[in-house]
Amino acid sequence: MMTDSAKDLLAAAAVERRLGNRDAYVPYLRQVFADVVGEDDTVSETYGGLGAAQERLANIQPLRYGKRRNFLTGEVTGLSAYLRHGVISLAAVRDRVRQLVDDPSEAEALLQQLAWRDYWQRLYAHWGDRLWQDIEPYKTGWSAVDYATDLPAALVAAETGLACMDAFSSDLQRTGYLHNHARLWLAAYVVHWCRVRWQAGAAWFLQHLLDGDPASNNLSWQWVASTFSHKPYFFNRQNLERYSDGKYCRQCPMSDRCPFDATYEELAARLFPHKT
Ligand SMILES: Cc1cc2nc3c(=O)[nH]c(=O)nc-3n(C[C@H](O)[C@H](O)[C@H](O)COP(=O)(O)OP(=O)(O)OC[C@H]3O[C@@H](n4cnc5c(N)ncnc54)[C@H](O)[C@@H]3O)c2cc1C
Repeated sequence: MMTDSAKDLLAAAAVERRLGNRDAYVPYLRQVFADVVGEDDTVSETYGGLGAAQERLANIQPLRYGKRRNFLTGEVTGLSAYLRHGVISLAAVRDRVRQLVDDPSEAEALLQQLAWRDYWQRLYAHWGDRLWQDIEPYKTGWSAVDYATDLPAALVAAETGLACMDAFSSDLQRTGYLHNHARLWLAAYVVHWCRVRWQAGAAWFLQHLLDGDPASNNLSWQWVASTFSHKPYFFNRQNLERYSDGKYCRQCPMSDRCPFDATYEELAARLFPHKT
């Protein structure tokens, strides 16, 4: 049952909502969801609601997106949480993209990502909870039993000593958002370097991502792991350094012992020694 003080906080929050201010919600939510706050008291920097979604939609840049989407500083849309929670539809984003270009092929990169989201949703509707099982065996030379079931505590605490992975872990838990490339790097680190089952990482992401959704999330993890693709996704330092503009490597205490600092051939031999 709601306490009197929670009722007061809710009344204040309702007034603030009409004024378009979310700050009054914070004490209300802290009280009503006290158990959750005990585990995580972070207030996200991301604002919800149709107004925030429309503002982002108005600012999308399909041409720049095509050229720069893989850079952490690239012009991505930041629309995923609004799409995930039905604040805006994929069709509305597609229509806006089409308005901004003369020919749809100019916006191919962005339209393709929207299509991926749609495709994953359709698979989820078809497969349901099967998304939590390996769709296919790993193609890494390891079998599922060779992978640990729990995430390394140091990674969750953002204390691995690797500046990049610690930043991604902390950003995930603090902001509820990671750029797609950071998600790929972090997922590959979990599965291939830490040799942890993708399911542990997927559950961790879903716990924190504001756009967290089993379809896009689990199938992306399975794509990285190779249980839903023909080969594992992994990366090297050069790739991470390039698309992050070197910002992690410059300040990394493990720069001279970087586990990613090798060619793709060397890393494949190291990570997947039994792969034929
Ligand atoms: C390991 C991993 C986990 C992921 N988990 C989720 C998740 O839980 N929820 C989620 O919405 N996305 C997930 N993604 C996909 C993608 O990373 C995010 O959708 C994207 O980073 C969100 O940022 P944005 O809105 O700025 O995307 P943009 O790059 O601006 O893309 C526009 C929209 O297209 C869709 N989209 C973009 N990339 C993908 C993709 N690779 N797969 C499917 N849809 C895509 C999203 O709806 C996104 O909002 C995951 C990717 C990886 C590698």
